[in-house]
Amino acid sequence: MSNRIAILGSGNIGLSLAKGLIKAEKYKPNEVILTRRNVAALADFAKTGIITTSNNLQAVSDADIIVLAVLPQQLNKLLNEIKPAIKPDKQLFISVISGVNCEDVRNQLQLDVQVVRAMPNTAIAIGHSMTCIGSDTATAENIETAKNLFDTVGITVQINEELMTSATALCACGIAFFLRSIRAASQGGTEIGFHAHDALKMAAQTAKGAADLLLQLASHPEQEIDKVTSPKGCTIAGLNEMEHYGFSSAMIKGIKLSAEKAGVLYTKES
Ligand SMILES: NC(=O)C1=CN([C@@H]2O[C@H](COP(=O)(O)OP(=O)(O)OC[C@H]3O[C@@H](n4cnc5c(N)ncnc54)[C@H](O)[C@@H]3O)[C@@H](O)[C@H]2O)C=CC1
Ligand SMILES: O=C(O)[C@@H]1CCC=N1
Repeated sequence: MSNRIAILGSGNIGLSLAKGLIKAEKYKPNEVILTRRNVAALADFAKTGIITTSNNLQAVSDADIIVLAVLPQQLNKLLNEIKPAIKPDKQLFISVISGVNCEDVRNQLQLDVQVVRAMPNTAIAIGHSMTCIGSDTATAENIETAKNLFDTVGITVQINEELMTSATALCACGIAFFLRSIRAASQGGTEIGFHAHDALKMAAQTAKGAADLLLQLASHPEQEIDKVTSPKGCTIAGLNEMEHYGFSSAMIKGIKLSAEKAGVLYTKES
């Protein structure tokens, strides 16, 4: 058995995954195969020793783990293309594609392949992803293999496959929501006197501190907020003003809409 991983569809998340796996030394560069239709766009990765190609069929032949990382609407064409190279008993498919069930992959291929879904976010490039793992019929060993892989590039949690669209909204889209919050905080910071680059750094480090308080102390946001809000103070004044404008409500509604949308991204007939 080879020790090679093929990432089919090397765009934003595929390349972030490749960077993270190399950084974590999970794979050597020559054990990673990246495919993309426009292979010239992968020239910088090829220079590092990673195998880059537009030949999906060859990539599948040469790998034991195959990551599906194209857009939902590009999946069926890709699966039809790679089907002749698949060895169902010897390979594990990991799909990071939103809105596509393991069963959808097997149905399109008409093969009983082992499929595990993983929902990472772009922080995977620096080893800080929150990745949700789920499957229906994959063996415990294959789920563990997928989990071990993503454990090297962040934190993983195993969930029921039915919750994958919710995980997409909260964690994969979520990184954009938190980035926008940090951007908004920095814009406020600039309005009250800081140069933009200083305001952004200050806002980002403050957000990191808030997240670390919760993760390291296993504490609840309101418990930490209570420590900041002095009676008649400026924190509660700002916080309540934000809530009057719908801060929490906007985040909740956005996450709900993203989850709904994540569930309808894939058309089986496409
Ligand atoms: N961007 C993100 O933060 C996350 C994305 N996802 C999922 O990952 C998938 C990819 O998303 P992105 O990377 O953002 O999209 P993207 O559009 O940046 O990447 C897709 C890549 O696949 C390539 N491609 C398309 N058809 C191909 C084929 N037949 N052979 C080889 N390459 C092909 C495209 O040229 C493109 O480079 C989507 O299904 C998305 O739902 C999941 C978690 C996070
Ligand atoms: O926006 C999207 O559809 C993809 C899925 C999760 C993150 N990006």
